[in-house]
Amino acid sequence: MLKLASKFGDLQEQLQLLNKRESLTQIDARHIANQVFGPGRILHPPAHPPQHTSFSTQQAGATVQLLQNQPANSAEIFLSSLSNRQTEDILFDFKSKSGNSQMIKHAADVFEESELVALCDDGLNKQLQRTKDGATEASRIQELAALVKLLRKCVRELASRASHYVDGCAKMEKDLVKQVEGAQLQSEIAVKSLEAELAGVKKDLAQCEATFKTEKAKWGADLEDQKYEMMRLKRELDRIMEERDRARDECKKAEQGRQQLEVELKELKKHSTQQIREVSINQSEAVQKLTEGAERREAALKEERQRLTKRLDAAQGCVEALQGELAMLQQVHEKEAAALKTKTAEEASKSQTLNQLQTEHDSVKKQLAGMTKEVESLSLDLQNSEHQREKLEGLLQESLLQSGEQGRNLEVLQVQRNAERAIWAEEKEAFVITQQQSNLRESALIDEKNMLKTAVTSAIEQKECMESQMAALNRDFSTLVNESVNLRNQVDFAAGNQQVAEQHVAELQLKSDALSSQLNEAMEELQVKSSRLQDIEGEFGALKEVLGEFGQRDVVNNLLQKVAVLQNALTSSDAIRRKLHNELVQVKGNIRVYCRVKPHATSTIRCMPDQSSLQISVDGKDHAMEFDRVYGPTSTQDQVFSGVSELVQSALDGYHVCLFSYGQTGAGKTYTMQGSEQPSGRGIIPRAVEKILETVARLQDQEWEYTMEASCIEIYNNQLRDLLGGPTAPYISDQSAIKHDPSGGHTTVNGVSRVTITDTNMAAQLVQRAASSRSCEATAMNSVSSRSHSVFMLYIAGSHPPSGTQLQGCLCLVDLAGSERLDRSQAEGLRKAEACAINQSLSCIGDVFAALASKNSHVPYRNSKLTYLLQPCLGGNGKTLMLVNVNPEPASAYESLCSLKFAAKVNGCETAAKGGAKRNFVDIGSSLASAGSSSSVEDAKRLSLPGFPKLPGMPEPSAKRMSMMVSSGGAKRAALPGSGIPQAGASKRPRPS
Ligand SMILES: Nc1ncnc2c1ncn2[C@@H]1O[C@H](COP(=O)(O)OP(=O)(O)OP(=O)(O)O)[C@@H](O)[C@H]1O
Repeated sequence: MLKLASKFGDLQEQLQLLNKRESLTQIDARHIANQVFGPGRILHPPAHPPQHTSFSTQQAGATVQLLQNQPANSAEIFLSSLSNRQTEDILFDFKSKSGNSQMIKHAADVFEESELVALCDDGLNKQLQRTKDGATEASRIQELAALVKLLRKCVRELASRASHYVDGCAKMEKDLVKQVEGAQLQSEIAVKSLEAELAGVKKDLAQCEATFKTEKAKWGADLEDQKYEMMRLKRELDRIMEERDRARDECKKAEQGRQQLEVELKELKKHSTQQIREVSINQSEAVQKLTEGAERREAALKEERQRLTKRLDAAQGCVEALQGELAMLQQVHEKEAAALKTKTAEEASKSQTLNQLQTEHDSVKKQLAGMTKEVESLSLDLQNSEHQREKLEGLLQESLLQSGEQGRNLEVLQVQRNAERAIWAEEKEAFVITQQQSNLRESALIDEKNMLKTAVTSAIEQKECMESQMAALNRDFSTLVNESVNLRNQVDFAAGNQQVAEQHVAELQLKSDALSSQLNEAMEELQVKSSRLQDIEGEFGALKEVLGEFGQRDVVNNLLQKVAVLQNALTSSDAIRRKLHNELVQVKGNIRVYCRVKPHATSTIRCMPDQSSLQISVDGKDHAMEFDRVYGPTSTQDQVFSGVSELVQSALDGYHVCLFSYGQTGAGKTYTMQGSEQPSGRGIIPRAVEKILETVARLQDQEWEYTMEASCIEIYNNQLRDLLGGPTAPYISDQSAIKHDPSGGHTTVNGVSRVTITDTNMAAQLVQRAASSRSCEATAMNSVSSRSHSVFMLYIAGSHPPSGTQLQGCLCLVDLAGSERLDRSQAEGLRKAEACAINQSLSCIGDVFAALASKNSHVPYRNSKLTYLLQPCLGGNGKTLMLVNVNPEPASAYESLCSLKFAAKVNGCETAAKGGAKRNFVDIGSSLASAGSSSSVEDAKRLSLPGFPKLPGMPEPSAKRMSMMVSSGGAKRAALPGSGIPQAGASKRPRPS
């Protein structure tokens, strides 16, 4: 470009030089003539001379002619005014000057001589003054005659020099022309190379743009997916965070509960320990007390016993002493009885005493028996002594009987004994009382002991109860501890999850950043290219200005036109592509069949790598099928749409385009047409509307104006309903509500609203609204089975004011309800009626295709509202694409085979018609036949439309080829009558010379 710029600089200089010379020639010639003969007396050149190079010659000639035609008096005045002037100074020899520039300079010197003019004026004024002063006519006439003579001489001289000058000018002009031609050639070469460069740059730019767009779309889709993924992860993260928070709250609560329980447990433990301690203290105290009391009592009892035993021993000792005494007394009594025997008389008196003693003895005996009885309770040992005592008593009685004296002693002894007995009795009574007391105390102690035992038992029971409570509390505590551990684990797990999610988010962020940076780089690259383009355009603008300054308007115009043409070529590449697609469609036929296989784990369908054939196995038998295109289970919504997008866009060229999805229920028709909410899952309808709006925006640059209106119609049980009319929209059963335009315009339905679409958001909302109003029910085959056909109609009206062209296209996107076998769908009641209506209307489509395939004169469009509504697309001049959806699951193999057979029949008919006179089995044969006449003219006209410009510089054969291709017939574009489409080659656009 720098080289080019320098070349243009040189060119500019050369042109400036040329221009200067030329303009000097023109200006000076005019100027001199004006100076000499006054303004307005010379012929002015036309404002825009058709041949600028001839101007100076003409002008010079005119000047000379004028000079020669001047009246004599003026010439003489002029000559007289030159009287003091060297004529030779004024007139000069052109030939003596070398080079054009010198010649021009001298010419300028001559013609710019102000003194000459001043002298002329002066001479004339003088003559005038002299006339006023009253000079005689004769002298004045003489002077004037001389003046005229001189002037004529001067004029002749001037004329001859002017002719020299003109010759010189002509020569110079020739040189100039040659130079200009050389410069033009150079400039043309330079411009051509510039053009080539520009074309290269623009091609690069277009490629870059295309790459950028696809990349952008891809990145956009990726970005959308990633955004969606990010959003999902964020939601997941939020959910996990919520769960974590909840878990934390629960953990906190549990922790609080645990702490509370711990506190309670501690208190309980403390309390119970205190109670146990108290109880055990009380118990031990009580036991100790009891033990002490018992011990004390035992000791007291022991003491008492010892004391009693001592007393008993003492009593026994006394009894023994008494027994010893008794024995001694018995011995004495024996001695005295022996003495008594001897003293028998004396003993009679004494026998009374003995009786008394005996009575006393009996009473003592009785006392003794009582005492013995009393002693018996104290000790068994006393029994022996009792026996001895009895013996002693027997002995005593004998001794009492034997000895009276001893009776007195006995009485004393008896008194002593009685006293002792009284003491004994007292002691016995005291003992009995003590024993009773001790018994009472013992029983009291036993009671107390029993009481204490009961208290201890209850304390033990209480202790056990507390221990069991404590064990339960311990169990609760360990459960809580386990729960808290679990919760902690959950929290740790959630934290781990959060970390993973955060890592994932960070990775996604990184990816998104990388994508953003790539996008930015691409944007920068685009900006660089754009600025480069702007620079080039600026250079062109500068060149245009420069060339405009130089008066090279033709060149500039030419260049501008070339630039405009290049721009048009750039912007119309899409149109050409579409046009080629149309031609391809025409070559292949106007009905295309694509097949899409739904993903399934076990598949009966095998898609071939050629992307146009498949094999389905039913009951162990393989069936091979072929279609225009086969989309396998892994195909994306984007791929499917890119396969149909060209067809969709041809609605903008004024075609009736119909795209319908056909297939068994649950095979993926709605998914293909409508899609899911995810950006990458959007189906054909939203993408088609978006694509059309994008293209319309681009075509605005080419001064195309489009308006778009949309209708959404549901066909339920062979009744029409406006899906945009809200839930209360009535069902239309009257078929005459459908109105076809006989001139090939839009088909309308009375009672169905048409909404103007201006942007993609609005279109998306509309599509969404229509989708949500559609009748869907769950069946055994599909949880969201469409129970009706839905037809999305986009009415497109385009106009191109510069050419006066008007177009009417229509895009029908049909999501058919699915065919279903009643035994499989298990439809009952209303569902059954719906299924019957669906199958009925589908069989009507089959009938229409069958009639079209066999070229019947009557095609039963009117048999169903669906076929009647789609009539312009199916059988007329429209383009139709049938997308057959199949479910590869083994259970649906038979239904899939039926769908595929039907589609293959349609496809087969179409293929059979290729390339021959029977090319299209659809009722466009007449239009095809007449394509050579009307259609070719019309299509040839399309070549002149801005969308399909005949490119300047385009070699003729290619233009011809385009013309031929278009005129080969096919679907007709609906151009309104009287639209004034210009004839080929008669475009209103300015054509380059
Ligand atoms: N290519 C596919 N990829 C992923 N899922 C799919 C595909 N095709 C269909 N599906 C899923 O299969 C289910 C049924 O699809 P869809 O509702 O589109 O079937 P249909 O042919 O319209 O059925 P009907 O005629 O009963 O309305 C849907 O959940 C859909 O998301």
